[in-house]
Amino acid sequence: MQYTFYKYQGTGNDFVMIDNRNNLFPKNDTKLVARLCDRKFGIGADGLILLENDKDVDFRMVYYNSDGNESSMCGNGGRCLVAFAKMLGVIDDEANFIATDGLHYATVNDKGIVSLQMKDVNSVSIYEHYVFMDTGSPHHVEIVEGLDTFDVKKVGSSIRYSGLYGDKGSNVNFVSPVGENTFDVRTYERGVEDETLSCGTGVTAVAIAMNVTGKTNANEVTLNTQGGELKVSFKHEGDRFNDVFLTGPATFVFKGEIEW
Ligand SMILES: N[C@@H](CCC[C@H](N)C(=O)O)C(=O)O
Repeated sequence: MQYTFYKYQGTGNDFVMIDNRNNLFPKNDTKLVARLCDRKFGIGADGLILLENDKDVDFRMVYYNSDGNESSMCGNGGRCLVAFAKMLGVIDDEANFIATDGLHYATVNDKGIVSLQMKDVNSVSIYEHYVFMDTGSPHHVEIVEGLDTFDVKKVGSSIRYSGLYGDKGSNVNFVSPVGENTFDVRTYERGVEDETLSCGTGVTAVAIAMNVTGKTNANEVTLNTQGGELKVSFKHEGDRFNDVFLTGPATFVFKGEIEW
């Protein structure tokens, strides 16, 4: 079978995009997805995303991690999918789409900046040394010293596989405050099982965690990831956050055909 694929990246979090409006993609073939995402034997990506038809909204998002398993929401992937939908002519400059965590609204401007509404966050668990919440995907957020040289893979993986999060595990974000409303972030991603250059649901969790713990009073927060800058804005009452928007670039990289 020959697949036409498109490669996109959002602040260095990279994805294989497939237009599956014809429903031809074998959605349960975990090995195929993992192989397409493999950086040596395949195209290479942190995840694979299918764009599918939906009768009620502009399109449906189906997200797989690079290990080949379908997973929960991907913020950067959602932003890239909106840019992909625009390129395909499925949408113009705004989108309503459905993903595993529910409905999303997004806008895209002519510079390729995509602003994606994330799900409301109605529950934040605050512990002495970390914060946990679900922003569409589960996220552990922890402030650390020496973020530049921090061993994100080693410590992230030990937290992800620790008893804290059971079999499902969690993504793990390490944070360093650099200004009143600005934070550096590095993320260990579940399903990639490594550090990625950026994680959209992760920086969303970081922005909310920094606000709820009083590290910032701002409701628009700048997050510097290894792959570039993202902004997260929100409204909140206590620890309930709504109108949460994740904003940043989503960029086409290349297109190709792969035989499998
Ligand atoms: N890179 C993503 C997060 C993808 C999901 C995550 N790996 C998981 O399985 O929880 C993002 O930008 O949000």
